[in-house]
Amino acid sequence: MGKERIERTFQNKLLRGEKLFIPYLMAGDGGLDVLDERIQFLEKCGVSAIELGIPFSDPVADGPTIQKAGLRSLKEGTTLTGVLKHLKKCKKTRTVPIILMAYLNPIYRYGLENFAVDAKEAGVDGVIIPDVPLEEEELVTGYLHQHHIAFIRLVALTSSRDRVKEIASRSEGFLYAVSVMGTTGARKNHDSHVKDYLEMLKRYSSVPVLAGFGVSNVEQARKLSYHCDGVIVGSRIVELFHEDRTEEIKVFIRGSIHHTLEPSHKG
Ligand SMILES: O=P(O)(O)OC[C@@H](O)[C@@H](O)c1c[nH]c2ccccc12
Repeated sequence: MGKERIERTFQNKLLRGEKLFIPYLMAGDGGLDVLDERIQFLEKCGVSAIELGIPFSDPVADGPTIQKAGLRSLKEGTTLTGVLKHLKKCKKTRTVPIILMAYLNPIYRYGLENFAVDAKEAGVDGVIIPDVPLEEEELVTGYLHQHHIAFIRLVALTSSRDRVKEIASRSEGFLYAVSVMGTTGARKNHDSHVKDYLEMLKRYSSVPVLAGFGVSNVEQARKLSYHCDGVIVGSRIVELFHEDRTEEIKVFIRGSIHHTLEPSHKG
C-alpha cells in the first residue's frame, strides 16, 4: 500500500527493462461512471501508475486541454469527496497505484487530516499538490506520512541547483521533472537542454525520475525516457479518452514502455 507500493511497482518494471508511463486522467470527465473502466483499460495497457486529477475552478498550472476537462468534470458535479468515495468502492479490483493530483484548496477545505485518512481508505498511494512549495510542505506531509501516502515532489527547469538537490533528497515515490516552462499541454518538442536537466536529476535522486508536461507521442516519450525513467502524459491522454480513441492510447503506451535497450544511467 501507499509509498511502498509505488516504489515496488516501479522497481519491478525497471528491473524488467521497461520504461515507466503514468497517464493522467481528470476524475469525473465523462462522469465518474466511466472512471473505473478507464482505470482498468490503462492497467491492461501496462501503465506504471495512474495520476488522477481532481477538478478545480482555478487550475493555475493547467493548459487549455486539462482546463476544459476540468470544466466538463465540474459540470458533472465531481467533488473530492465523490472521487474518494468512488475510489474506495472500486479499490478491490484495482492493481495499479493511484496518485491523486489536486490543488491545495480542495484538500484544505476537506481538512488535511481527514483527507489523509480518507485517501488511505480509498487506496490512494501518492499525492501531487502542485501549489504546495517546499517551504510549506510540512503542512501536509505529516498527515500523509502517518498514512503511508507518498508526497510526490515536482522540480522545474528553473529550480536552482541547491533547490533541486534539496527536493531530490526528500523525494519519495518518484520525482516529477516538469520538462517545459509554462502550463500543461501537448508541445511539438522539448528544449535540447532538457536531457541535461533530466540526467542531473537522475544523479541527485534516489527514486525514479519521470518527465512530464508536453509529451504527446511515442517519439517524444522515448526521447525523454532515454535520459530518465519514464514519462507522465496528461493532455494527450485526456483528449484521446474524450474522443473515444482508446486504441491510440494503447499504441502510445505500449510503444513508450517497451523500448529500453540501454537503461538510464545513474551516477
Ligand atoms: O498535460 P501534459 O502536458 O501531458 O502534462 C502532464 C500533466 O497534465 C499532469 O501531470 C498534470 C495535470 N495537471 C497538473 C498540474 C500540475 C502538475 C502536473 C499536472
